[in-house]
Amino acid sequence: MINFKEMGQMAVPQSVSAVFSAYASFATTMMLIRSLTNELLPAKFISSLTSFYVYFFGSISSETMFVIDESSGLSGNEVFQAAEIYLRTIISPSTDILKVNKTARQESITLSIYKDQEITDYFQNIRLRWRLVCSEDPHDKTEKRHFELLFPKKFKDRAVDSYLPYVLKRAKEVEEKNKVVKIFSLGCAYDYGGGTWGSMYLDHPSTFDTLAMDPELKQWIIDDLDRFVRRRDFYRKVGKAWKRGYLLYGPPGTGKSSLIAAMANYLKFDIYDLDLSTIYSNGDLRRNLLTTSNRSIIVIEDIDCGVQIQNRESDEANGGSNDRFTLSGLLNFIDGLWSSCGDEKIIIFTTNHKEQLDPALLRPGRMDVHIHMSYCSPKGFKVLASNYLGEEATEHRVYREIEELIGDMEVSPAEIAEELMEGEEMEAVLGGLLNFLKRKRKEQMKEKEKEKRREGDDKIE
Ligand SMILES: Nc1ncnc2c1ncn2[C@@H]1O[C@H](COP(=O)(O)OP(=O)(O)OP(=O)(O)O)[C@@H](O)[C@H]1O
Ligand SMILES: [Mg+2]
Repeated sequence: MINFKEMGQMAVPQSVSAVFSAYASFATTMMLIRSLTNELLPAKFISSLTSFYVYFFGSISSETMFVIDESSGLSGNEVFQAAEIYLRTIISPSTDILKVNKTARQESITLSIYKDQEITDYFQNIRLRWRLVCSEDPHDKTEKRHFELLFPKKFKDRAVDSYLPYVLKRAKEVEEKNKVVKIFSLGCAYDYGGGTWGSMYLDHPSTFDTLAMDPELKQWIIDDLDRFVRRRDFYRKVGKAWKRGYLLYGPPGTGKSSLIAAMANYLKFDIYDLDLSTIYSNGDLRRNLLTTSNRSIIVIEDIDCGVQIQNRESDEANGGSNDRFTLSGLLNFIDGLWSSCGDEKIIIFTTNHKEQLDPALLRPGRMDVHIHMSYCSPKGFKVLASNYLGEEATEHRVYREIEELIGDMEVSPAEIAEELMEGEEMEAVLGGLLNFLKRKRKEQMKEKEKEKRREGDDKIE
């Protein structure tokens, strides 16, 4: 007699173990094939094989696999970049091989996933496995990398709708925290065609705390930057490109470049320092601007004298036949189509001579904010004195006298900063600054007298 119960008990485990062992040996074979093919076959073939594997094996397994390539078309794949950062935060002691890294600017060592290693993550009780897979492109011999993310099939929607957005968000937070701001400039000036951006770390210590400027204006700028960063949806809603333009103007040494560095350090945005004298054509300008990354500050210093920009009229008279770099090319970028090819961009122009700028640049709406960086004020001096000499400098007996002189003359923060660097003894440094200011004021008074006399002479004539 057949014992159905017994047969059932026997049959089920047998068939499960049979399927499981077939599954396991299939998986092992596929792993073996994959490592062999990585060595022997072209990358394209490997990728078709992977697709076949995913299609065939995925359909019989209870797991879904996401393949996340490092690059997608010309640009990088943000999911890959985010995964790389995120996985560093969940590395477990059970991982066998890890990559260890530390650059001069990093405070601590970072551990990251190594090729073919697996990291397990848990999210809302779902177990997810990440694996980094590397292969060499046989054509250009570059390394191609992708992540494989495996998880139970039934959680596919949750992986897309909740888990991956969570990974992106966490990576962004980590990146913000650890980001070291970089400054990019264009390659060699003789590199016809614009060259490419080369970068180095922006090692500028300027922050809003160290900037000597009118405290209300300073706070206004900070609030303006905060508002700009917050308003992504607003810019989308009103159909405007998410960018903001600042024109910083004022005499030399009043802190225009320092303010740019303070803004970059505050927002943790990279700086693209665009030297107009290295730009030969509008096409050149477009190409270079298009390759700047999001969340960055594009800086054009000394816009008045960097290059002889033709004005719009003569450009148009030219019929635009040659593609020389023109003011209209630049303006086109600022408020035209190109500006919408990127998000969260700040554009800053600086000049010592606002009055010499082409009126097209000053027209309302072109640069959103005009900021006047002026000579040092008594309030500005307080920031400088505390920074360079410490709070107690403001209690010093000559402090008041210096403050009064500064309020009554034209002296740049750079000149004062230079005097404050002169020594370590507060007494001597403040004494030296006082003498310097007295001398300078005398010269300025003399100059004013001369000017008055000249004006008087002109009238008599
Ligand atoms: N407002 C300021 N607050 C603090 N330090 C300042 C300020 N302005 C100038 N300095 C000091 O002077 C140096 C030169 O200033 P900065 O390069 O920012 O001036 P600038 O306005 O960009 O001048 P230029 O018009 O010549 O480019 C800075 O490195 C800093 O040490
Ligand atoms: Mg400057």
